[in-house]
Order: sequence, then C-alpha cells, then structure tokens
Amino acid sequence: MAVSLLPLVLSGVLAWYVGYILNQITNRNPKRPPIVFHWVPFLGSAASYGIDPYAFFHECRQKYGDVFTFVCMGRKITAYLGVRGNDFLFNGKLADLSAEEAYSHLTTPVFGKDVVYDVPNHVLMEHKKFIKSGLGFSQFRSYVPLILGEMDAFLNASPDFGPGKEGVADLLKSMPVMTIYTASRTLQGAEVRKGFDAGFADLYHDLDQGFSPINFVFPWLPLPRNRRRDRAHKIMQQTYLNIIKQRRSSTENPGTDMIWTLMNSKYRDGHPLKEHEIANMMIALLMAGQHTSAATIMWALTLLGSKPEVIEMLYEEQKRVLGEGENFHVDFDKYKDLPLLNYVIRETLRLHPPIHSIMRKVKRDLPVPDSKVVIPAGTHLLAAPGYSATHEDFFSRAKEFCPERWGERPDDEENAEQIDYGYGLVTKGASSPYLPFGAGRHRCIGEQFATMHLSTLISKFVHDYTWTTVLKVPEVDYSSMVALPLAPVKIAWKRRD
Ligand code: HEM
Repeated sequence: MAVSLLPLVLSGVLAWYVGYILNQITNRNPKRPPIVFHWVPFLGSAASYGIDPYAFFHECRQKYGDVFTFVCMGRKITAYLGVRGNDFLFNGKLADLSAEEAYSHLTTPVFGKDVVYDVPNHVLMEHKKFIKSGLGFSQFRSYVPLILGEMDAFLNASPDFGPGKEGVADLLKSMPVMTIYTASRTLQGAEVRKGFDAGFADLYHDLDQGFSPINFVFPWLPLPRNRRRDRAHKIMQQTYLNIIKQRRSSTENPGTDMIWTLMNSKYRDGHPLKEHEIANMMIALLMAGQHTSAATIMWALTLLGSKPEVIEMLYEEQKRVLGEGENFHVDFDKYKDLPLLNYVIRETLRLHPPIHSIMRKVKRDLPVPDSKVVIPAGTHLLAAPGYSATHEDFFSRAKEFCPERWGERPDDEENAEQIDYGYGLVTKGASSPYLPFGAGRHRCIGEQFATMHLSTLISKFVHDYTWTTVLKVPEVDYSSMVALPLAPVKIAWKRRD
C-alpha cells in the first residue's frame, strides 16, 4: 500500500514544485514588490544573502529596482535600498514597523527579560535615556586614561605585540580581547573587568554564540550551544546582581559608572529600575558595544596599514595637538581638534559598518511612496545604509579608503531635522547615505562612547607603532552578525623609537 502511494506523493510534490517555480515567473502582482527568483523553497536566497549581502543587493537592484522581496529561511524580507529606503525604515511610524518583533526572539535569550526588545517601545526609550545619562563627557574624560592603562598592560603581555621592537600581530585574535578589556573597564566598572581575568571570557563567548545567524530563525532549538547560552546568561546576570547588592550595602560614595547611573535612575512615575533590569541592561551594553567596536578597530588598523602615509599624517596631527615625547598627553577634550583621526573613523565605518542589515517587522500594509507597491503586513522590512554608503551615486571612488574625503564633504547631520523620541534629540537622518549608527527612535546611543573608545585606541597605536597590512586588506566575513574582516587579518608592526 505504502509503496503504491509513493509515485502519487512524488508526482504531487513535483506538481507543487513546478507550480511554485512558475508562480515566481508568471504571477507578478504589480501591487507587491517583485520576488527575487529562487529555486529552493524555504531556503530561498539565504545562501547568496548570507555569503555577501551587498553583492546580493546589488544584483537584485539591477534586476528589480530599489524595492524587492526575497525569501530567506522561510521568511519574506522586503529590502528597500538607497537613501529613500533608509528613511522609510528608520523614520517609519511605531504603528507600522516594529523592531521588537524583528529582533526579540534573537536578543531576549542573550540579554534577558524586561530590557531592549523585550519591553514595549516607550520603556526602551526610557531605558535609552537612563543609559545616555551615563555616557557623558565627564565620564569619557575619566575613561581615556583607563583605556590607555588597559592597553599598555594588554599590549606588553600580548604574544602578538609584546615588549619587542617589531613583530606580526593577528588582529582577529588580539583585538576582540583588547576591546573587551578596555570597554568593560570603562563602561562596566572595575569588578566586571576583573571578571574577565577569571572566567568571564568563556561565559561571554557562550552568550555570544546566541547571536549565531541560525538563531535568527530557530532561537529555541535545544542545541548544546543554546543551553550554554542560557547557562552563561544566568551566571552573568547573577554576577551583576551581586555587584549591585554589594554596592547597595556598602558605604562607598556612588560613582559615575554605568551600574551606579542605572542604580540611581528612576522611571517617569518615580519607581527605580529593578535589579534584574539593571543586570540585563549591562549585559546588553556589553554585547552591543563589543562586536561593533572590535570589528571597527580591526578594520581601521588594516585599512591604515594599507596606507602607511595616513598613519604618518595622523602622527603629525597628534604631535601638533597632543604634544611630543615627555609632553605627549592624550586628552579627551582635544579629540575635537584631531580632524584626521575623526575622518579615519568615519571612513572606516563608511566602508565597513558593522551592521549590514537593519530589520523591522511590518505591522500593517505599507504603501511605498510614489509607486503602486504595497508591502504587506507580516513581512520583514530591511534597510542597508552600508549599501548607500559604498555606492558611487553618493561617494566618488566609493570602494576606496580615503579619509580626507570627509574634510571636503558638507556635514549631512549639521542642518538635518532633529526629533526627540524620549532619550534626547537625534537627527532624523532622512537625507544621509551614511548612517552607520542608524537613525530615528532606534538610533545608537553608544556613538559617542564608541568614537571616544576608537579615538583612544587608534591614537595609542599611532603613537607607539608604525605598521603595514600583511598581504592585503582582508575580504569581509559576513557569517556572524557583524561584518568582520576575513582571516588572515595581520599587520607587521615596528615600535617607534
Ligand atoms: C562602532 C560602534 C557601533 C556601531 C556602528 C553601532 C551601530 C548601531 C546601529 C546601526 C543601531 C541601530 C539598530 C537599528 O536601528 O535596528 C544601534 C543601536 C544601538 N546601539 Fe549601537 N553601535 C555601536 C556601538 C554601540 C555601543 C558602544 C553601545 C553601548 C554603549 C551601543 C548601544 C546601542 C543601543 C542601546 C542601541 C539602541 C537599540 C534600539 O533602540 O533599538 N552601540 N547601534
């Protein structure tokens, strides 16, 4: 009986499959975005998108225009490219677009309950206001010497650098560690930094595995990796809870680090943050800042190593502003007088923004302006500001590393419209092709911290070393959630006399 049914089932499946393919070719509904042709149902364009999203976007744009839908692991994702797409997503209405519904299944197991995308948007806006109040210039002034101290200790002990006169450093190994030491010492406080010398790194790694791309689709799978993620979350949360308890019971004067800031923050209705909210926010901040900054410092060093003359120009700028020899002093208040350093960071983020795809879930049918097309509710909407930032339409010699271009460009943000979503004024960013920190209500609140952090890291490298990139500037590895350089990522360095 089972044997005789088999041909019937197979021919049914075949007929369905032929229908599926024909439907893509013939059934073009002008009121819907065109669907990117794909042979394999469910998987859809996952492989092309996953291997190189920008190349995939470029190919699709040539065939279908700025708005198209692709299938990826069972989801329908509508990409809207270009400046108009960036504006459409970042400045979309809360009733139309949801970040929570796009990200929460991935982020909540890692960050924990009641923070970020596990709360209604108005609560996230209040949380962002609390965090922002802990990221002020007075904190940054005190962070710069802490970062320099951590760097000295790390670089001298590192097998990639060490006390010698020259060597070859594997940035992919050393920079994530240096970034987490410096970010945790400043943002998270001395206790958490000490934790990284005593087992925290493994926990961090386990938690981080929760961000594997597969978890975008199947975050609940009972994989050993997901069990390790959940265990790591519990232990890290408990560590923060212990720090908070210990601080509450001590007579120590409240300091200004982020834990203290959150411990002293109150919601609009007057009630304080719960301890687990503080703990989970600290985990979220650690994760949000670590990958993005680690990726950016690796890119900055390899790009600079491919143009050593820019390193020398940075050195000259630094000598003029920060002093020389005995008089050399890195000072946060002088960063604004180091334009080339700032251009190098901007140019690095233009070429390699860590986050290549920004997503929202569409909550009700959304007409695309100036067209008949409507993006249906239930779809995921995607914008890729990194695509416009590396396109010749907006930047000449768009694929080249040219920090000096920023000295010649008007600042898009200077005259841009501003709006307050509850955590301070932010630019709407409607007209800029360059938005590595996003825009609108979900805009990054870590930009100034990241700029201070990166400025300090690069300044120290420029002061202590000259270097060249070994072989060539690496290709991009899109297999994790942020766009990392693909191994090998090595520089040959020499210590300055
Ligand atoms: C080079 C460094 C960084 C880059 C390129 C970056 C990029 C971004 C982008 C593109 C977004 C918007 C995401 C969206 O709209 O879906 C974002 C949001 C955010 N980032 Fe960053 N980030 C960086 C560093 C940091 C740091 C250091 C922190 C923490 C101190 C941080 C905390 C956040 C937070 C809390 C949000 C808000 C999420 C939301 O409202 O939905 N980021 N970041």
